Amino acid sequence: MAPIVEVEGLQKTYKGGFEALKGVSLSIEEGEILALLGPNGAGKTTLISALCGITTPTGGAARVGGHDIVDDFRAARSLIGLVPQEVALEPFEKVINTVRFSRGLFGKGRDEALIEKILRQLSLWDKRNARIRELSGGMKRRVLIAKALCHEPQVLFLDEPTAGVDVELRRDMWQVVEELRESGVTIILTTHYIEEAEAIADRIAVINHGEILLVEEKDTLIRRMGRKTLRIDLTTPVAAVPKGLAGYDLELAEEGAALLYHYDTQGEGTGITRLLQALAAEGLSLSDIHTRQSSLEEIFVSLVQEGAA
Ligand SMILES: Nc1ncnc2c1ncn2[C@@H]1O[C@H](COP(=O)(O)OP(=O)(O)OP(=O)(O)O)[C@@H](O)[C@H]1O
Repeated sequence: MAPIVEVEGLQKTYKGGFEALKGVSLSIEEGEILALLGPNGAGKTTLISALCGITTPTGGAARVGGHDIVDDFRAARSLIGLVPQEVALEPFEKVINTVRFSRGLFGKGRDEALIEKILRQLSLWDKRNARIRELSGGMKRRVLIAKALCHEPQVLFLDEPTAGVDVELRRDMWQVVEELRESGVTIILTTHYIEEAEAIADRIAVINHGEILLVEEKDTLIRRMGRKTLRIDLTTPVAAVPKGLAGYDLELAEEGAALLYHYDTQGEGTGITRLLQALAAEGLSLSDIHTRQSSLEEIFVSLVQEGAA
């Protein structure tokens, strides 16, 4: 099956010469949730804006549902829902009218049953007659999602959906995103919260300085990073890793006062019990042990730093 979003060598050079996208290529499969991670200024919003026709790319091409985003803009755009980063809603308008109006903007006829379904899905039905200004920040974000969904898009872009919202609401939003995916919508979200990507994405793309550094299945990435380090503090420092421990992936640290043991959390058994027995057999005594997990956050930071080097 062809990907629903295909991006090939997409470039955006702003007036003044700044290259915000330097040939981005990416394929997004129907029904997946892709998280686009990147530091401030990486090009996330520019990429989304180009795909949604808000900004015109200066090179490369992209298609949504097979429609070119420039030559066949209307057809491509009709398949897309966009939830922008900033809440821009008419404060005195009623929730339901705001959503109806958005549908009208896409030239779609009235469909009250659909609007009711969307408002119910987003737990906004009870608030349908409330004015926007009476809503909490989290509800306003839900209204933005309702607006983005009301013309029945197949692809939904969420630009920082949970920026500045509290933990509880963030979890609610994740639930909403999962439900949308279950209803068949493909979702691309940008986020600064690595745990958000960890919680809901199927695949993770990392972008920095206008270039995609990595696109990988989340589970593979986490497995790849699922390494832990056990630090063993020795009572008496050693000059080298004792020969009897050569079979273990050990590293000398703290000038011989500690040993670092790297192991895979996803593997069968960690080997720690055997290692501790081997240490005792070598006559080494321990003053302390600690473990440290490498996280998605660390991989992300190191990728971004490598890119900057
Ligand atoms: N209209 C513009 N004219 C010139 N430069 C721009 C314009 N819009 C964005 N840029 C620059 O392009 C780069 C990418 O910006 P973009 O908004 O895509 O980043 P982002 O990854 O979404 O960042 P953030 O996480 O801060 O939202 C930034 O350096 C930004 O200053």
